[in-house]
Amino acid sequence: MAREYPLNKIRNFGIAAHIDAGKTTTTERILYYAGRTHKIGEVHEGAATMDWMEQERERGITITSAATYCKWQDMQFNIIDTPGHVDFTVEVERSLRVLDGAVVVFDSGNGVEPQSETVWRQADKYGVPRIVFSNKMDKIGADFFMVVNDIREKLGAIPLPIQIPIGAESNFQGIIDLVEMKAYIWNGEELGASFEIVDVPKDLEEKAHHMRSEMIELIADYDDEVMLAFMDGKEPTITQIKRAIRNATLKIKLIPCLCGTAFKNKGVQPMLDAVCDYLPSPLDREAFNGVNPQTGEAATRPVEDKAPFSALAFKIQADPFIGKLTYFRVYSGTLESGSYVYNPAKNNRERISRIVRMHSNNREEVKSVNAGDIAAAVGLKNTGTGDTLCDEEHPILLESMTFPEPVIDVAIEPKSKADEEKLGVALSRLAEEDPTFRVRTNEETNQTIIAGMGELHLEILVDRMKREFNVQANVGRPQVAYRETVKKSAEAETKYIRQTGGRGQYGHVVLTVEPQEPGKGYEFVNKIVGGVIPREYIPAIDKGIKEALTSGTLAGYPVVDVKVTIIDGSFHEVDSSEMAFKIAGSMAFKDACKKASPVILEPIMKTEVVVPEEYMGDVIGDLNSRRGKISSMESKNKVQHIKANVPLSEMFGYSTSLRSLTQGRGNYSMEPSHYEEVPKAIADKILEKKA
Ligand SMILES: Nc1nc2c(ncn2[C@@H]2O[C@H](COP(=O)(O)OP(=O)(O)OP(=O)(O)O)[C@@H](O)[C@H]2O)c(=O)[nH]1
Repeated sequence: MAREYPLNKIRNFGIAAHIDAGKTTTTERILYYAGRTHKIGEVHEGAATMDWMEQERERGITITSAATYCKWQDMQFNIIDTPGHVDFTVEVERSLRVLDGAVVVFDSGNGVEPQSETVWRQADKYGVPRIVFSNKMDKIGADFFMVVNDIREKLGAIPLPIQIPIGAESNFQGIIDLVEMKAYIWNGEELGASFEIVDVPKDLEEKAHHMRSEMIELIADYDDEVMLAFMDGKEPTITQIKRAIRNATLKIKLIPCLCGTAFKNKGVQPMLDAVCDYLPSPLDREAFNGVNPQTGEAATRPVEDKAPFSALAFKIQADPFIGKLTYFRVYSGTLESGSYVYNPAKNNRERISRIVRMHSNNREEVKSVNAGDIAAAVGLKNTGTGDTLCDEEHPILLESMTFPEPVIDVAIEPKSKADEEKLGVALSRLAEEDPTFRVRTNEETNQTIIAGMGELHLEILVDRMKREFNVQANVGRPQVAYRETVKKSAEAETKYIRQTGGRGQYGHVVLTVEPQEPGKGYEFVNKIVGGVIPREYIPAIDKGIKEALTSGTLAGYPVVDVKVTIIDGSFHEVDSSEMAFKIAGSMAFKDACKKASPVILEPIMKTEVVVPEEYMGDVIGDLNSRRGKISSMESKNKVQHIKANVPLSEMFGYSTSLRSLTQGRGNYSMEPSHYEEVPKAIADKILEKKA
């Protein structure tokens, strides 16, 4: 099907930021101004279009990222509104992987907050160009230039203010566009849909000219004509200025900064114009790299409809009406409903029965999608988050995405026999949707353990289990999700032989286990030569090891960051089977782990505590007693910002102690940072408890 918009008229972008900065409110305005909705749904009234889950509406927060699309000027926008709460970071990660650009929203009263830093680093990781919208200019204490400063100091990026505010707090009236040197004034009413464009107010002329010169100086490096004009002391044209800003933004050298208040309906339309002018179209992103799954050689695809089809599945969502929805981003080629796609990671083909475009949780069926589009497919059974979908004749494996390890465990127990069956279904569906939600069985206690990114994350999942799957279950207390790994290399050999009359069992595996860099996960290497174990048994060994990984040899916690190499073994013509090799693989792995200095790892939380100065000493003393390592301290307006890395196990109940230490005047936030080896004395205690 012919495409409705040429590729250079498409903008795939996300709206991301710290919790409560106003992402959802901003998205609601976008949809209203773009004529997509006829009524603004307010977050605090539980009516936001994009926050469609019941739990989102009740709590006024975004939990799942919602996709939508709309038209602005002559362009098509595909927008993803992402959650701000750290527990749902997976949604931000997968969205940034497939989006071309991002609007990062800050709270003008709070500046760059810890979670905004995290989002910023995620966008850096995937090379996503971005612009900043400094929201809540109507709030007491709102200061656009503080946000600009924070971007430079806390994020180490170079901010490029392309607007300045007219007034602030309750007197915020609009903005001056430094590119065109015009003032945009909103006079209230009509939900901000209309505004006046007038000359720059006299009292702000000098400031605007000064800021504009600074802007031109910064962007001159990114366009020859602007540079020439700048050197000759002449005015570059508006087209030249816009081109220079665009070049610098696409290279992520400068960050255009804009401001407004979504809630009071000011500043959103110019921000959308900036999305058109400065954020990338699918054509502007680097060629989408991957590898040829057959040869392992590097492969790329041009962003063209005529090229072979390639897409990345980035989100799975169980839909009560039409079954499983698989969201995907098309990088090259076209896809028609009813056709087949190839999944190289799983080596299978699947039929796309229908293709839909999503507007929040509503669907619009389409016959086909083209390069650059974001849509969802119905009918895929075996495709998981991060899998590539492509043309079988021209296979490619696109770069996937990485997800953090969950940090909190909770035991869950069905209330009745009927609940037990439903629980199994619910858990596997939810785990399929969310790669940071894991389920395992503790081998010793036979308990089902669910693991997630935080207490809120697990609370929402348990709530969904009750509402969507009708499962009644008892939920235990949250516990730290420890992990196990090994510190040195070791070898082990297992011969699994059973003779039970008739056909026996024979599997013989020799393998080594060695530590991997933190975060690298599990790697399986087959170094067997000369067919001592036939090829068809190798996947069974891998499977056996993967099962063994779920329960470590020290204390039964999942094993991470190990590389396993199969180096030798043997088989029996009659008695060998996949089952025998699976068991042998699992046993050899466990044996090798025991010899390879296994250790327990614990999650470390990046913590920021904000307290009035007089409580600083007590708060630091307390953090030290919790094994915290202070990484920085900064004083702002008599308020101390203390950053520290603290083990999660020491942070349970922290809000209560902070409250009593500071008479309720302290605040803190924390998010998972990394895993570290548990000190010996603590490891002994954990083992003692397990024994
Ligand atoms: N004063 C003021 N309040 C705002 C503005 N924009 C949003 N808010 C309010 O701030 C709160 C949070 O807004 P949301 O849009 O839900 O923020 P969010 O970033 O989507 O939040 P999460 O998705 O939960 O991370 C709501 O109560 C909004 O009404 C603004 O421009 N000014």
